[in-house]
Amino acid sequence: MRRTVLVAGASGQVARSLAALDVPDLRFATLGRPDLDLSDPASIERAMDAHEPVAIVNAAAYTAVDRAETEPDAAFAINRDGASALAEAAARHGRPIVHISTDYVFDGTKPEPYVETDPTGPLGVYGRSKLEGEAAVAGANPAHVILRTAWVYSPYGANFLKTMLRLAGERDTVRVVADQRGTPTYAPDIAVGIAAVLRVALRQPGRTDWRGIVHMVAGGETTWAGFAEEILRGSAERAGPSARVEPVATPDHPTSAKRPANSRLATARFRRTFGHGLPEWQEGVRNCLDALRPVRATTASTNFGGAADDT
Ligand SMILES: NC(=O)C1=CN([C@@H]2O[C@H](COP(=O)(O)OP(=O)(O)OC[C@H]3O[C@@H](n4cnc5c(N)ncnc54)[C@H](O)[C@@H]3O)[C@@H](O)[C@H]2O)C=CC1
Repeated sequence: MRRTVLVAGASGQVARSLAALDVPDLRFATLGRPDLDLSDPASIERAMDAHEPVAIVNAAAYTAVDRAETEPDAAFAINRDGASALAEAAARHGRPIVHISTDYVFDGTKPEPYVETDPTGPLGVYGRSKLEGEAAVAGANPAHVILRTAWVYSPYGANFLKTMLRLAGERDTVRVVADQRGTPTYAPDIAVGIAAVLRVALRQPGRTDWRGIVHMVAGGETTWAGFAEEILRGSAERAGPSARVEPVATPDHPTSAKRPANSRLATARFRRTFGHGLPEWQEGVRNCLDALRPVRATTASTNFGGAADDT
């Protein structure tokens, strides 16, 4: 029998990937606002009672990194206080919570990939709100896993991969930052990783070695420009739009929020604890492009937009 896992953030990239995950042992009930609103504790309680989940996943968040600089209250309300409310509800019901966090808790000055015990130092409001959310979740529910991931993309919603495809349809050259390093991580691969975490947490509730902060990203590393090149090469191979990538330095691409120059996360703890590793990042790009590819064989269209809901 499949056991129900309640997921907050129904329309997000990770939540939709969990909803699409077809596994024999777990069923992901993804709920969005108003049915499950992190800023409405009564809605959390109603969702817990209605679904009686064996575990909770918090895939809901305020993720507008630049906008957060001018909307700190909204970012903290969801990423800290909302996460805390969900973790408290899970604890009251004696259920573990898997909470998703980010590489942006770091300042990016470390020359090597970050391990879980490295000192944090977020550069902006979003990173600070996520970091305080981590502490709030850990304080509210001892049965927690805080999964830090990075550079998330998928066929769903708006993300860097879909932006590159759109820009390639509009222009010959795209200027992309080439001095920030990290690992693009495909949301459906994150969903598989979350299922691996849940299996360990549910099978060994009495053990505690799975608890705490865990870094979970795809294999390998690149820059945003390298990511763009891989996307556009793959798009061209699939007869989709393509463009030349012009690498630029961060100061040539000013944004409201500063980003870490090094976003690389070491995943040894994840692989050791949960017996699973995410595929190389390029494999995710290929899978995402294939998922977005319209039914070219029948329509002879070369436009990737058909399956996308980016606005
Ligand atoms: N997108 C990225 O590049 C990265 C994301 N993350 C983290 O991964 C997690 C999932 O990210 P994505 O799926 O990309 O996010 P997303 O932006 O696609 O989805 C977030 C969802 O949360 C929902 N939400 C916002 N406020 C809510 C509230 N009060 N109650 C209920 N739902 C609410 C939104 O409606 C949206 O559906 C988040 O915790 C995010 O911080 C970590 C690293 C990178």
